[in-house]
Amino acid sequence: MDQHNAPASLSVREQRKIVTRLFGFAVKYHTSFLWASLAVVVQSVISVLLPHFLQYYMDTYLVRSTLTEKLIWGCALLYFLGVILRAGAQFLTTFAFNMGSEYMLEDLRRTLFAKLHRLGMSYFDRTAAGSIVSRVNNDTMSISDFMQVFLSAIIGIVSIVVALGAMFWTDWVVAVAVLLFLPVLIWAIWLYSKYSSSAYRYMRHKLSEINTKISETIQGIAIVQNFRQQGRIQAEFEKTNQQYLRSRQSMIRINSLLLAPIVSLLYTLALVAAMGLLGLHAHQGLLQAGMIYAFTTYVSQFFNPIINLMDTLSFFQDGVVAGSRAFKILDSQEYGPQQKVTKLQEITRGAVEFRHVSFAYPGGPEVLHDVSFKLEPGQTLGIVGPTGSGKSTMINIMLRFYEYGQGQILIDGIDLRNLDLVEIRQKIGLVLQSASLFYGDVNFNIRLYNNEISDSQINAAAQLVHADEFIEQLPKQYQTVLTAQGNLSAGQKQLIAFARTVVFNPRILVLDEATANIDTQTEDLIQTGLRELQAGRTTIAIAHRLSTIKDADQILVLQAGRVIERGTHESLLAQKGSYYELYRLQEQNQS
Ligand SMILES: Nc1ncnc2c1ncn2[C@@H]1O[C@H](COP(=O)(O)OP(=O)(O)OP(=O)(O)O)[C@@H](O)[C@H]1O
Repeated sequence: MDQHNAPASLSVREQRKIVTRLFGFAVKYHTSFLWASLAVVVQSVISVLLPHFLQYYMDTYLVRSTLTEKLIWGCALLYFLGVILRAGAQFLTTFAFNMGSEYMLEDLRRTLFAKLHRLGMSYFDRTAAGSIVSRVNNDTMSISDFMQVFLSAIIGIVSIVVALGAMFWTDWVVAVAVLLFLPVLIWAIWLYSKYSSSAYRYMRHKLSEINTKISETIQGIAIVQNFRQQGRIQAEFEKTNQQYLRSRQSMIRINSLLLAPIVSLLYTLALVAAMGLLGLHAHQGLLQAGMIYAFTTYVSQFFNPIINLMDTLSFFQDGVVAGSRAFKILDSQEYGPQQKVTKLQEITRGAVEFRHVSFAYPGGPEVLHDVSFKLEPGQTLGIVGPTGSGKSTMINIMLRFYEYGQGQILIDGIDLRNLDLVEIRQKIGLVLQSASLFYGDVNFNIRLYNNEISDSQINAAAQLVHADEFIEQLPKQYQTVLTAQGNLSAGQKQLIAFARTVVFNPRILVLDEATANIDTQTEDLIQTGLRELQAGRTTIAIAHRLSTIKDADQILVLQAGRVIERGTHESLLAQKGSYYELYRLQEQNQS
């Protein structure tokens, strides 16, 4: 699984590529970012004008004692207006920028989620669910902080340029002296990005492992408790948690050492140099007090944005790493099987044929060998065989979860690969052994996201499979909220899954040990419903309990991916082969 691979550090080129791609998402919301940038310029210009204004006030009026009361109030009002205008610009900067980045993140999360739906089953076989959650959720959150770096960068660049201009305008010799500290700053930034990239990558990787552990434990909580594994899982979790803690501690060390302290030190040195030089000029009678005040303010306006930028630089590295993880999903090429649809064709009758089909899971050995059968519309096929013989695999390829290698599968005489995937998924109804429920009420769980299905259709479907009896007993009947883990019994969940399939009215029904979780009494109940459901529909049923497929028109016995026997229940019993043995064994166990 990819979350166990050791994370490699990102090269500068890779980092640049990721930032460019993230910009690609941001460009769509350029209006917000343009407003924010404009406001930054206004804010920076006012920040330089205010000390200049004070300088003028001090050197022109204050020193020469030419102030009148009217002038004092006038200047104070003007200064106040400048401050208010700057506050307005600051608000617009933060507001517009953050709005833009939230839109961008929403877009990114949507794109990632949509991509997940396009990926094939093999991707999910390989990737832990927790790791995917981590990428779609935590990583995109980090990209939000990452956008703050750009806000600081925009503010920083504009403020630095404006402050530099003001410094040169005031005293170019001292300005050059301040500028000499810039290469040292750039070196510190370079050093920081070098060390922090791999540290952040490791940290993200550990966070992903924590998510995976949490989600796996919750999904398998019954097994964990039944096997009394809480202690071991806790210890394993603790180990990863400690690694995560250490990775964060090392990040804190890098950040504390290389970020603010270096820049603050340089700022102080530059200020000392500027004051020294300005003092020298003042000594020679070249300077006035107001000018010294203005210049030192410009020096702080030059360094403060750099300090802020350095503070947010840690988010930059974190965001780049998070971006690289999120883009891994977008770049994954593990798509599901591709269809070749030249013209839209419908599945109307429900005839199914497998012609010499062989199949291997990606990178694995062949698990189906030369499987053939033909099923007329409305007929039922039963598939039996020992565990691992390939029964579910036959369904997996028929529903196009995986691409098959050799042979042909035909539905209504049309090659499966030439049918539209939507048509396949709409006309083939699948019920698995354990039903998946989603957080939502009973109605939602039956209609899923199809709002065209009316409540009365839901009621009718539930009645058909006898699910209505227990639904009526629920606290809020069809409005009772169900959870994925289930506040229903396994059999009740299965009845909901049956109703869900009925309501979608498929031509072909696929039941993968669908009645395995249902007790014999309930099974009798739903068998009646199922018989009605099957009427006129083709059914493929995998069953361990042979009694459930006794009436099938055709039964295939699979062993290690091969059909070893085929026929009706009676003819198979008469053959006295594997099926006969299996049947006898089950009969004995029941008596
Ligand atoms: N997603 C997968 N990736 C790789 N190999 C798989 C995958 N699913 C199943 N297999 C392998 O394919 C073979 C057939 O498995 P399949 O699930 O079809 O058996 P089955 O007859 O349905 O078993 P059971 O009765 O236990 O459900 C097994 O050897 C199994 O290990």
